Amino acid sequence: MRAHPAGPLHGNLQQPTAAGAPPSDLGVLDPHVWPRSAERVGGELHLGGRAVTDLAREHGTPLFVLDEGDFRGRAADFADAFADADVHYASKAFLCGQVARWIAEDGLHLDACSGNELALALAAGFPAERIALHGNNKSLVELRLAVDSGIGHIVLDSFDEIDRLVPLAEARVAAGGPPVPVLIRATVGIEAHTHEFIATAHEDQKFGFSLATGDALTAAVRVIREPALQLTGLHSHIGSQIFDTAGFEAAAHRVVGLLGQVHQATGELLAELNLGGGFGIAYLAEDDPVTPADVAVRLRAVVAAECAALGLPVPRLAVEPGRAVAGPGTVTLYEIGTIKPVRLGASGAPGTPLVRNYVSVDGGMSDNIRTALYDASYTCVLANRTSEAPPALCRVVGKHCESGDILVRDLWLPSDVQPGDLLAVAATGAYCWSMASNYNYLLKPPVVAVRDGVATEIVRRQTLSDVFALDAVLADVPAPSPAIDQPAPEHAAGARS
Ligand SMILES: Cc1ncc(COP(=O)(O)O)c(C=O)c1O
Ligand SMILES: N[C@@H](CCCC[NH3+])C(=O)O
Repeated sequence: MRAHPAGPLHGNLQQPTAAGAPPSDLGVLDPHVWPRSAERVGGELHLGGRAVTDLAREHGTPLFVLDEGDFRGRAADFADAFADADVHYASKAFLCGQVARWIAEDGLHLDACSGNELALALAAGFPAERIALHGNNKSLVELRLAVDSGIGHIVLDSFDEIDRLVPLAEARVAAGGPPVPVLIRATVGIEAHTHEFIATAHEDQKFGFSLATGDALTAAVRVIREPALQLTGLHSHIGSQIFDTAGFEAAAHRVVGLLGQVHQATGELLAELNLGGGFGIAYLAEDDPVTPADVAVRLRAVVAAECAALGLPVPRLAVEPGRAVAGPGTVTLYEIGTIKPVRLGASGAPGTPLVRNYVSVDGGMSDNIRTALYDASYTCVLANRTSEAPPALCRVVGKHCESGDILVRDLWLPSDVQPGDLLAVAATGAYCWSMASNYNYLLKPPVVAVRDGVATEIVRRQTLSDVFALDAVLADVPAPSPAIDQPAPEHAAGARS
């Protein structure tokens, strides 16, 4: 292997650092964090029976590699744990035609939170009656698509939305159709232990009807009195990436209380209780998420106890996992382009390394905004080989024109990492591709599903021609260079010396 001009990266072993002590083996794949099929074969990372260098050579980098067995296995774990309930896959985490088909084949329901997610699922042949539509600002067009296609539920989020929906529902009923089934989303006033931007059940945010102010009850009573709407149940979602079950249990307690209030006010016994998603996953080895089986047991117990206390029949439960299905089974492969040891000096705050080794890869915040947006933590490994070189504390950054363009803030990599090496970032299946952008006109990476040694591109790489096609001036101008439009072979993995 050719030496890097900067020499082996600075080890930073002189000073304690934010990343703690380096692990004894930098190549190890913690099964907690990596996809179920991940293994090292001859030192190289294999996913779904495929070597990452082959995947990178065939599809380019950055590349999302989705372990189909992991994705579908986690969906099945929820379906088994909630066998007496409905499991809705929250498609905002990651949706494409193939995923919609897997979810349909595997018997789950699907949540859409925009008209376009709904349209995509319908276009992929997802059964309309198993789809629920969310959203705090559904337009008339989105509501019309939901009503006309006969989806399972619309989850009502505001009084304005009820006003918008009623005429559409009345038109359907007048034409001989059934009333439109709806749920009321209640804001239950729980402070979920997660990042502020992904907590959704405290009072001061935009989702749902407040339980505390009485709006949730008012909305329920109003909907029950609308003959063209059928209120089938209540909904609550407290946030995302939540590890302890206490928040879900508290939410269940409160929303069952609302079921009781609705019964008292109207005599109606609502049949469904959707407790939302938000189940956390392990991004790092020390993360300890709850299992679907655990959540199921606890939620069932709380709901049964609360219903018994209020003398209500136990409603049918539903949950909406997104991240916990899609997140852990996907990794992002990047190629290292430049490595820059930046001397910080010894005067920094405790925990600041003497040298920050910036390892730049060929993607960044356009394919994973989560570190910049939520200060999320990720881990990654040198994927094309293992190395016995001593550890160096590194910061893995993207290629965008932003100093906040960080993928992995602090982690140990072998000090002989080189331009041309592949890095694999774990647990990028949820809210990475789906939140991708074209910032700096970087192109959205492809998604390749791997299983039993077979790789299938389920979403192709966006091309510069795709982007030019949107531009009034450039629509008919050929993209200038195949080397930019498509990853050039000399940049593809495998061309390393
Ligand atoms: C209503 C609703 N359901 C389900 C989810 C899925 O959340 P997660 O991916 O954390 O399971 C979300 C996102 O937070 C949501 O807003
Ligand atoms: N986008 C968030 C989760 C939001 C879930 C939708 N309410 C994340 O990446 O963690």
